[in-house]
Amino acid sequence: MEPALHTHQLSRRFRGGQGVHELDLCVPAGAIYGFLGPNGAGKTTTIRLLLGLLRPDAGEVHLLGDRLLPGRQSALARVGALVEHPSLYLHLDGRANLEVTRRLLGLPASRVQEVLERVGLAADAHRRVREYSLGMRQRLGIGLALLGRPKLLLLDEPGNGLDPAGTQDLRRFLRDLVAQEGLTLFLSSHLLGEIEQLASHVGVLDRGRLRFQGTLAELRERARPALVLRCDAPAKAMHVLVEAGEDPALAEGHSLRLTPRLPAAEINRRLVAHGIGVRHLALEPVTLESLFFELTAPAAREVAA
Ligand SMILES: Nc1ncnc2c1ncn2[C@@H]1O[C@H](COP(=O)(O)OP(=O)(O)OP(=O)(O)O)[C@@H](O)[C@H]1O
Repeated sequence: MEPALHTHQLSRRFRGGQGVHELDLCVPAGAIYGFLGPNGAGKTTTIRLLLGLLRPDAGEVHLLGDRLLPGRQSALARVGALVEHPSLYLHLDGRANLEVTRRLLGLPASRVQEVLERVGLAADAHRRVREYSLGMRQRLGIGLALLGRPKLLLLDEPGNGLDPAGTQDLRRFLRDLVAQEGLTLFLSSHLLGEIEQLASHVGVLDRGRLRFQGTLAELRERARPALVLRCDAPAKAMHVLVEAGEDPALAEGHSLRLTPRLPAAEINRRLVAHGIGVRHLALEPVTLESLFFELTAPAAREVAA
């Protein structure tokens, strides 16, 4: 099946070298794609490129099977988006905010009530947006993006500024939205925790480059536990482990660290068979959080090393 969104070698460079470089994004239809990266990685820049709000220096964007070209809006017809904060009229009520955009888009009057119900704001529709919580404002912003019945929804850091309860509500709301409307959701975040419980697919961006793209299960697979062992002959143990097809590294206090291919018991047996006394052997789980850190902070680690 054609992906809902894909880019080919998409690049935009700013003065000073920042920007995004040669992005090959692929968002399968029906996916919840978490676009992760630390602050300044280039997430907003990418989303602006995807929406034609910024011109690429090179590369292509395809949305729902249509190539995005300058001056041609057709590719964006079934795309809804919320980039940064929603632009809302604070002095108007929720319903009036939706009504303004509904008229601009020439949609039937009944669509406002449908969207209010969809985003859970029907009971607060008569209240001024000034009185809305941040979470309610986000939902109203998403409601604006939903008016035109998009098949692809792009949200830039929708969880920004929400407290843990607000984040949980938003997550539940987005999950229901995708299930009930049958759309594809692409959302950015700098917090893995926000994405981890929601996304089916993940792209990890760091300094403008895509460091990982795949399913969440594939990312988890990368986070296989590490084996840490201490023994009385680390150099000899290194040799034995390399011979066994492992890739050990010397870590703190003469311990060895590896992501094992063989079962831990087999590693132990081989070391002992070579006359090496094993004092400590333990599997250390690698959290997704630390993997994310590793994918996005290689420069920091190089400096620290
Ligand atoms: N118009 C511009 N001119 C020059 N540099 C820019 C421009 N827009 C963005 N940048 C730079 O490009 C880099 C990526 O910015 P971007 O806003 O896309 O990152 P981000 O991942 O969305 O970050 P955040 O999570 O902080 O919003 C930053 O270093 C930013 O300063």
